[in-house]
Amino acid sequence: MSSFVLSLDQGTTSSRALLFDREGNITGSAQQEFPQIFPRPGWVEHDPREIWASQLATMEKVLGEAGPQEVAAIGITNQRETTVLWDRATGEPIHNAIVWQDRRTAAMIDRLREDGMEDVVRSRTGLVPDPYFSGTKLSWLLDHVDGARERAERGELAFGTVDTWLVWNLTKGERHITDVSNASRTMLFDIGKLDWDRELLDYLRIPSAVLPEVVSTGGVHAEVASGLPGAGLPIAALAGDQHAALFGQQCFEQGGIKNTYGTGCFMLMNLGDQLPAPHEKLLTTVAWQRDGSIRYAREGSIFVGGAVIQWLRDGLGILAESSDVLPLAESVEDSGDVVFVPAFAGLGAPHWDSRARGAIHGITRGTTAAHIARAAVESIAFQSADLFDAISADSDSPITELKVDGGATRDPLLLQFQADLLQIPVLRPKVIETTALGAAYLAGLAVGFWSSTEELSSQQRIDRTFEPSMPTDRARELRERWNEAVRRSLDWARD
Ligand SMILES: Nc1ncnc2c1ncn2[C@@H]1O[C@H](COP(=O)(O)OP(=O)(O)O)[C@@H](O)[C@H]1O
Ligand SMILES: O=P(O)(O)OC[C@H](O)CO
Repeated sequence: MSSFVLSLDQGTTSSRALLFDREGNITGSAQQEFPQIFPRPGWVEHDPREIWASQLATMEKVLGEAGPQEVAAIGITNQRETTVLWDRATGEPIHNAIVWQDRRTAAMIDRLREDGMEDVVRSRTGLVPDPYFSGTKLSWLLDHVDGARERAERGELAFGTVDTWLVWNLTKGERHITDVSNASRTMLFDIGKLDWDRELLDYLRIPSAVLPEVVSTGGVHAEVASGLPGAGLPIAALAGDQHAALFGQQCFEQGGIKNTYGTGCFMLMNLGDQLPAPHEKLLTTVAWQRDGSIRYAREGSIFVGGAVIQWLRDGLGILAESSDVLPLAESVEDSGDVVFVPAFAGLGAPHWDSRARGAIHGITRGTTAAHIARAAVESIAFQSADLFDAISADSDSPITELKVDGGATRDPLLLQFQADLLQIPVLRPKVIETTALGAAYLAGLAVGFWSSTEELSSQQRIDRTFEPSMPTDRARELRERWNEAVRRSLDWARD
């Protein structure tokens, strides 16, 4: 009998492979960062070959240690919206992947609004029109790569989000599929009908021939091709990373809510099995489809979360390692009234301003790197508090605690400040790799490694609860200051 489920977690900054045992413990892992490409201000790309190579290397390492015969199934979870277009004959990408944070299609979104398509986007896809999603990125590739549109019409090219790209490579081109959670993020998918939307495809001039087949989130849809590590293993789940994290946090029922602090921050609340009406400021998305049933979620998305810490390290050069942010930020008592709005890629929910840009407010002669580091950490919590307010207002019952996960939740200062701003407890689980855990759960349930979600409930283990300790008035004052800083950062970029 197999002992493990393997998760492949393809994130914005790194690829990871993690093995989970029956109790949901991590028993093996490998991680590889890969380069971020910033060709112009506001543009963000990845080399799809590096995505695949790094994912393959981590998978090979983990399977080398455990032995593939010990693995029941593979679950894939991935950064969403990132858009890859490749040649079906050679499997070679025709351009770098355009990453979810990329803003190059802002003018296309303006045009879409002027053309009266906003309501179509909102009502069919559940999304707020924004360059964030794959639709305009794919259209841009078809317009800007020589001959791409004609080749796409002839059926020579394949489009995919990162799940699709990984499955294509894992099956050596046998399977061209995506799941409903990833499809929900393309701005081309009708989340009520669970099918591609003809009107949006026509509007963006996207030929159907490039599209993958849409499958459920949990279910055996492919197997690893021979000659690859883990050959023959079933690929039993595909899920967008935030959807997987919601599942990994065991938010199986309506009202379940979590916030993941990775490169960006994403707060999702389970809305149950009925298609909800669109929301003005938040996204509506398919959470997952499994066992013949569907769940929807409301989502608030922040484009720069943990990425602001990476920017302190790689852009500003004031940290050697991400973890150095804690001692630096803790070396001062507060941010010295410095407020950092990290709108490097515009602002997502609830502002939706693709022309907002980053700003550090309140710098004086006495400001040090430590104040800026502290303000950067705080900015992650301020943005998440804005999401929390929007999601709470949409919730039937008061939200009394927040489950959190993701790489940046290693930082206790961040989580304490989060609890202070929200004035509710913040719960960090023992396994902060909840995205990978969720993909493992989805895949393990699909192959009978676990029998039901009830069996998983004993696996919820809290590492630490952060209780609010700041006076309510102070929290309110800080949030007002933050709102003022955001206001001053809006509508900055010029085309
Ligand atoms: N000790 C730390 N303190 C604060 N942030 C951290 C720490 N370690 C990692 N991070 C941040 O967490 C993010 C990575 O989290 P992860 O969940 O791996 O993201 P992704 O899946 O988007 O690649 C990075 O942006 C990094 O800056
Ligand atoms: O790479 P992450 O974990 O920050 O997730 C990226 C999101 O899926 C983008 O929507």
